[in-house]
Amino acid sequence: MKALHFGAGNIGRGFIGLLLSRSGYEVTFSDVNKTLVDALRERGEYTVTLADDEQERIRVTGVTAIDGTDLAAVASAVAEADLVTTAVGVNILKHIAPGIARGIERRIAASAGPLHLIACENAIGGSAQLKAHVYALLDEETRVRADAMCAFPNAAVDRIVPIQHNEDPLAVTVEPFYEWAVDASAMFPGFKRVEGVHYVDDLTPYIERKLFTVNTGHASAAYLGNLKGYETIQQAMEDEALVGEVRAVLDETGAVVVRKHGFDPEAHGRYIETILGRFRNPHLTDEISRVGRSPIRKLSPNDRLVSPALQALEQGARPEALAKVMAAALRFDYPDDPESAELQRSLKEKGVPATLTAYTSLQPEHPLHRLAMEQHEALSSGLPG
Ligand SMILES: NC(=O)c1ccc[n+]([C@@H]2O[C@H](COP(=O)([O-])OP(=O)(O)OC[C@H]3O[C@@H](n4cnc5c(N)ncnc54)[C@H](O)[C@@H]3O)[C@@H](O)[C@H]2O)c1
Ligand SMILES: O=P(O)(O)OC[C@@H](O)[C@@H](O)[C@H](O)[C@H](O)CO
Repeated sequence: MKALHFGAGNIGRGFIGLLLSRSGYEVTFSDVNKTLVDALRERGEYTVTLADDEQERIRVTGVTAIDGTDLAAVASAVAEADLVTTAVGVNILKHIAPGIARGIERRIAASAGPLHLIACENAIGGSAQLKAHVYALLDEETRVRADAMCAFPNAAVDRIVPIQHNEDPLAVTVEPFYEWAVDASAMFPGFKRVEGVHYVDDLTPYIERKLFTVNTGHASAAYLGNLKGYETIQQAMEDEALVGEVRAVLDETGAVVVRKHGFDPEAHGRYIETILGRFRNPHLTDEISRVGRSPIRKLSPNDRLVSPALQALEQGARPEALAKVMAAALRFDYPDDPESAELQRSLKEKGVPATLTAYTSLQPEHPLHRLAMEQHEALSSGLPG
């Protein structure tokens, strides 16, 4: 069985590639980073190290790579694959769509077998977004035929993999914890299971619990930690006052997911504590610049801050802790991060209220816009939020 995985980066090598290879797939990575592609082709293997006391090293073998800028090579890999996965970043999905579309056309011409395409990105409906980008490049007849051959099940992936600073460009250190949930209701019958994947009939509770706990908590530690001048999540998590603020955020999102999806409140409380423990992992150094990256994406209406805050408001709560993190996100000033640079430019040119509206889609009279503005003013005046 052949798997084509887009993105030989941290989560691609440290999680998805590892699990696919362990399940017996021959894994081909597609990436635009020449160093990674050349090293994977040359060596055909790499090492994953687990970040705990034992530091177990796992060899991932039987892998190769193709140049993601070579459209013909990508199309031909898609045409031959049994499974396609991605971990490129949700905003990059549109850039990999042309190769996938050409590959699907070739599969249709060759009457190939069924294909699952699973986007492993931090987003609600990541695979559905990939499908929309791909289908926009197909004609109507091909779309109808693709419906019978291609499925795009949504997924939730969880494993913390920081930016790597190893001499070996392929070596990757990951936390031991992992969770990969896939929407089985969108898959063709008789699909080959990937060992370690949790197949579920309704993905929404899983993706919302993950995104609104792990990623909301992570973003909170990053944006609040950035305000206090910390450089890593581990440093921020040593600050008990800051941890208290992160907990307050997770109490707000916890109330939303417990009420909406019926999770047991005590079990959810334990889930939160496990996650805070994962953020503290002393065997990892996870930079705030990575965890806070792409603040415009993180402030967008369907992402980890605004979506749970809107749902909290609908449930009658006042999500002040989330609003403070939204305000703190506006202070994430990392010129090397294109979204941070754009956000800072907008703040200078349009001011805070209009910038908040532009990136959150919240009108100034919206209660969440008001809450975030109150928190922003409190931050600016140095008062506690
Ligand atoms: N790192 C984590 O802890 C983690 C955990 C869960 C989910 N995720 C999600 O996984 C995705 C990837 O994150 P990451 O941390 O591995 O990032 P990363 O930057 O380490 O990896 C992304 C890879 O995609 C490659 N890429 C960019 N454009 C491409 C293209 N057109 N074709 C093929 N490859 C391309 C990049 O060169 C890079 O190697 C993101 O959506 C992220 O939210 C990350
Ligand atoms: O990848 P992002 O930018 O959506 O979010 C940054 C981190 O919160 C994220 O990568 C986590 O480490 C990961 O989602 C853990 O499963």
